[in-house]
Amino acid sequence: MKELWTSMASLMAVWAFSRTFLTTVFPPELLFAFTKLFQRLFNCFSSYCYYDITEIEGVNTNELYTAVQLYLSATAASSCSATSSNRLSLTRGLNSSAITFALSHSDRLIDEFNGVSVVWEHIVIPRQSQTFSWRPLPEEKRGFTLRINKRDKPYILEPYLEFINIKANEIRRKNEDRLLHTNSRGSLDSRGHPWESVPFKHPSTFDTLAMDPVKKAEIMSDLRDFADGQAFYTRTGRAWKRGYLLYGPPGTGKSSMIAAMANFLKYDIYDLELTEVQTNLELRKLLMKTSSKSIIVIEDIDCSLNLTNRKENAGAGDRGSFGLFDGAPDVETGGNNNSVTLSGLLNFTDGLWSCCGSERIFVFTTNHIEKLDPALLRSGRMDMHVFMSYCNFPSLKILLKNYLGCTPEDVGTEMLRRLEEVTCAAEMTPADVSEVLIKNRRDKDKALRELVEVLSIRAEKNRNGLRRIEAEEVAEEEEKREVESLKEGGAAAGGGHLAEETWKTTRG
Ligand SMILES: Nc1ncnc2c1ncn2[C@@H]1O[C@H](COP(=O)(O)OP(=O)(O)OP(=O)(O)O)[C@@H](O)[C@H]1O
Ligand SMILES: [Mg+2]
Repeated sequence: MKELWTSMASLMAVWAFSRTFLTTVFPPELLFAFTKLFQRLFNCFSSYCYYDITEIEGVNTNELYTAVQLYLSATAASSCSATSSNRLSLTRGLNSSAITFALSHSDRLIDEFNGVSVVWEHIVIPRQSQTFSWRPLPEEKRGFTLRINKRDKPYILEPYLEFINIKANEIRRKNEDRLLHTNSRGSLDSRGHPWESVPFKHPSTFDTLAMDPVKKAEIMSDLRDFADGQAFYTRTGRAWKRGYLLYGPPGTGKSSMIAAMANFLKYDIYDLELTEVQTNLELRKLLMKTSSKSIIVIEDIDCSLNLTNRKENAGAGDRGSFGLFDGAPDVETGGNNNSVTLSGLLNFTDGLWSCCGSERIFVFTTNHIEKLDPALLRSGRMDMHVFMSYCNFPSLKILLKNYLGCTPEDVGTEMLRRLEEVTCAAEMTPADVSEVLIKNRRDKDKALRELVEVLSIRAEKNRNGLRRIEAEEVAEEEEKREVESLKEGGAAAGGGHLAEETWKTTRG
């Protein structure tokens, strides 16, 4: 034993000496070239292929890396013995409800696919300090290396990666961990991502959403078609994205509808705060960092964007028409780049950049559709315009069911008739109706009585308001008529005077 240790020590000493000798005698470039050559020689004789999957690819997060991470996490969890060490790191991310098993640095995992063994290795290396970078990058470079036997590669690589993607999507859906991302000015997280994320756990669903059932079914079927439409979008040469414009008075459920959409499709939400974005270029970077299967939301678009920018920036020619050259003056030609313009935004929703990423839904909301630039409303720009209206009778029945657990039978025919009479005329938002119901939810009868009362008062007020407006209009009309007739009388008198004058002149 003692001899063994002595020879080990001698070997280490020789190794240390040779290293020092080599680094002193040969310049580092030569050593690097030598190492590369050695690697190539090794690769020629090796019977394996190696594939690197890095976390960040160019400017984008590599979605394959995330997929592999999820897949290996599940594999590592199910068979700890497949890993090179008995130690796995367990994490539960801030935004996740699931425990993740992760390989630590240089850990290996043996996986099997279609009877073929492959080896995964997780590589983490410190990033060299950069002199300049247009965006801060994580301090460490992370990546997976996949080792496959050369003879297995032709028939295993593609199906294996496809299988990993499918599995990762399944795991994602199972965890149902969806995120709500938001941006704030100039803030980047430790990994250089411009979005801050929190778990998205909004309880709104299409079941709880009070709106016309026919319209609701139409929207749900549209969303379903979109999510299942990959083949359709590819076949028709369209970018796989869809735009919805939700408009209506405050409290009619626009934000609730967005949450319901996300819960229905199990998509993440990117809540884009446009007022925090300073330039079109920044906007482009933010949108490039959104993942697929997500809803990109811009609330109150009329307040977020200076819509006059477009007209000011449009300049000559057809730039204002948002064709192929949308946004071109802002970035490509180095034109006005100091603000976010509608043109810059639309370039992502339906311009050239719309194909960047896939399976994305854009939702814009506004309380004042009349304030929006007609270019935004033009057909084909936003695929669906959804008017979120005041509470009508079908919506009211949904709210009664949600808040009081009452079916129409429970409410009774007489009460239903009274509610139906006043609901539309009251022009109350679902938010206002909900307030009355929440307050009295413990006493259904009281809730219904108060609801009828409130609705009736509002309906009466509206009718009075309407009567007053009508009366004002009638008075205005009468006043106009009087002025007209006075003018006519004056003109007739003036005309007579003129005729008299003319006659006098002629005679004179
Ligand atoms: N159609 C609806 N169905 C169910 N609940 C609704 C509906 N509309 C409003 N509510 C209730 O009212 C509250 C406010 O609704 P929400 O924030 O979705 O309105 P909004 O249209 O987005 O308003 P704003 O224009 O002010 O943003 C929600 O918490 C929700 O409970
Ligand atoms: Mg809202």
